[in-house]
Amino acid sequence: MKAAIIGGGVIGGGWAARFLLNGWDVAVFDPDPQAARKIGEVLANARSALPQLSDTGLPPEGRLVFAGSIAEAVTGADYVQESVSEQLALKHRVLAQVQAACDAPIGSSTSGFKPSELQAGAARPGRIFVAHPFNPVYLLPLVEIVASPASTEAEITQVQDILRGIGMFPLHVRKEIDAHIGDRLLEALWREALWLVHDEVATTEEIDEVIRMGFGLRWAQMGLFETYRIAGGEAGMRHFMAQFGPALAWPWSKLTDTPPFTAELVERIASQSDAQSGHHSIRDLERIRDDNLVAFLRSLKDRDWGAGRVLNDHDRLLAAQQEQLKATKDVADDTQMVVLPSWIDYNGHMTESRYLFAGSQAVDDFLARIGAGLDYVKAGHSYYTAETHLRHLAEARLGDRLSVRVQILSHDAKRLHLWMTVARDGTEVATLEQMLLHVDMASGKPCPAAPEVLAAVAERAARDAGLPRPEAAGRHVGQRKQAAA
Ligand SMILES: NC(=O)C1=CN([C@@H]2O[C@H](COP(=O)(O)OP(=O)(O)OC[C@H]3O[C@@H](n4cnc5c(N)ncnc54)[C@H](O)[C@@H]3O)[C@@H](O)[C@H]2O)C=CC1
Ligand SMILES: C[N+](C)(C)CC(=O)CC(=O)[O-]
Repeated sequence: MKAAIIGGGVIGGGWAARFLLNGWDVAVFDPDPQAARKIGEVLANARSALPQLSDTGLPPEGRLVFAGSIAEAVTGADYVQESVSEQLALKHRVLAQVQAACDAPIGSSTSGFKPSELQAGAARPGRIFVAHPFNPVYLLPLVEIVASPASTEAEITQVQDILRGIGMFPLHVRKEIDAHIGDRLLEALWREALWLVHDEVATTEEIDEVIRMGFGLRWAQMGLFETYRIAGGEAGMRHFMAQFGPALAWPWSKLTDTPPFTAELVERIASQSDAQSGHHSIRDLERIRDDNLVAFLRSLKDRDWGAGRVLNDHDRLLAAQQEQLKATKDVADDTQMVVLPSWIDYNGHMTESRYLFAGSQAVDDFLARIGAGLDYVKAGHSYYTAETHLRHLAEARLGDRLSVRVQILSHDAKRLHLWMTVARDGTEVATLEQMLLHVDMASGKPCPAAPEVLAAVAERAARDAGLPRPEAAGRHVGQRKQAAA
């Protein structure tokens, strides 16, 4: 699948990373000569954060290309995401160029414009939607989908399915409205915060402490209304409304006015923000933000709640796709796996038992292919592991894609002597040498394998006979390397 990203700034970069890490090929068009560098930095952040949320492993990363024109970027695209600067005339020009070159659905990241405003003068208005994400796009699941009456239900569903497929939560905003839902709420809060600084009630830091030490923590897991339902005590929302509703008429807030945006107010806010956070670079702040978000999201995932449930649903989708892919594999294919978050130890790399696990997964695949899989075991016979020698040659890290190749070193009716190579991008990470015994499970004693299994082993061994014998086969722990002759 191919996504075209038009506009590769803060938001376009986040979209590119989300699509790429979910296995889509991505073409970006942005005339900014710095676009490739900026996207590279967003992608580096995403590569270290997003894999920490998946317990099935993300698909292999897609291919990123930078196109020389909008037409080149969108040709052959299954989905287009427009993320150019927030100017309506610019968005119209860009959307017209996109529709001149392709018929794919187009999501616009616009924070404020309504879909019917974006569609004015368009060749196929119904193919243009608002798909408004939240920063960082590669971690936050919400995307607000706003359509005009020009779009059909089927077209809206198509866009939702595409975005759900890359792990997002596509909320259909049923009525067109300036700034959709999220930005209306955020802007109300922001406006009030500007007043508090303007009136010298609080600094930027004090306002942020109020949010992050208090209600911000509640919002991430229950939102506004569910939280207030609890605040109404046993009588719930009705009591809460009766008690606090009248306060809305008191002059608590100034939500509809904006403080005069004078140079003095801008300077006050900017210098308070420098004092609060200027000792961190923007990239450092991004990494701190991402690490915190990953930790929140992981605990919500363990509780299968809110955004955590979206992550679990995405895992289930990926697992089903992996099963489908497995069914199409050839018997001789290597076993593939991704290093998952729970495999990482306190040293920051794959824990030692997982190297054995990688080998055992590959042996299970191998046994299934020679006719000694689970049905064979159910019928009373199996291969038991008698001995393993595991060598650690390099460190595997979170998100690494490992492939494990099995080679038969020798065999007879009761024994299989195997060699396994665990590799990442062609580099050996570990090897395992293993002796397996064929066992009658009722008696627990070794016995010859079934003739059809032995025939499959012989066939596979004949093919492996063409491979060089691994130089380290037969080594034991602590053995010195042979001096070169
Ligand atoms: N920054 C934010 O927090 C969020 C922004 N948005 C929306 O996303 C859109 C983009 O915003 P940002 O990424 O923040 O802005 P940005 O300024 O970081 O990026 C805009 C990019 O558009 C590029 N551009 C300008 N003209 C272009 C053209 N003709 N073709 C292709 N690219 C072009 C610019 O070179 C720039 O790289 C806006 O509509 C904004 O409202 C949505 C959610 C959050
Ligand atoms: C400031 N903003 C209006 C561009 C913010 C958004 O649109 C959403 C977000 O990520 O906060």
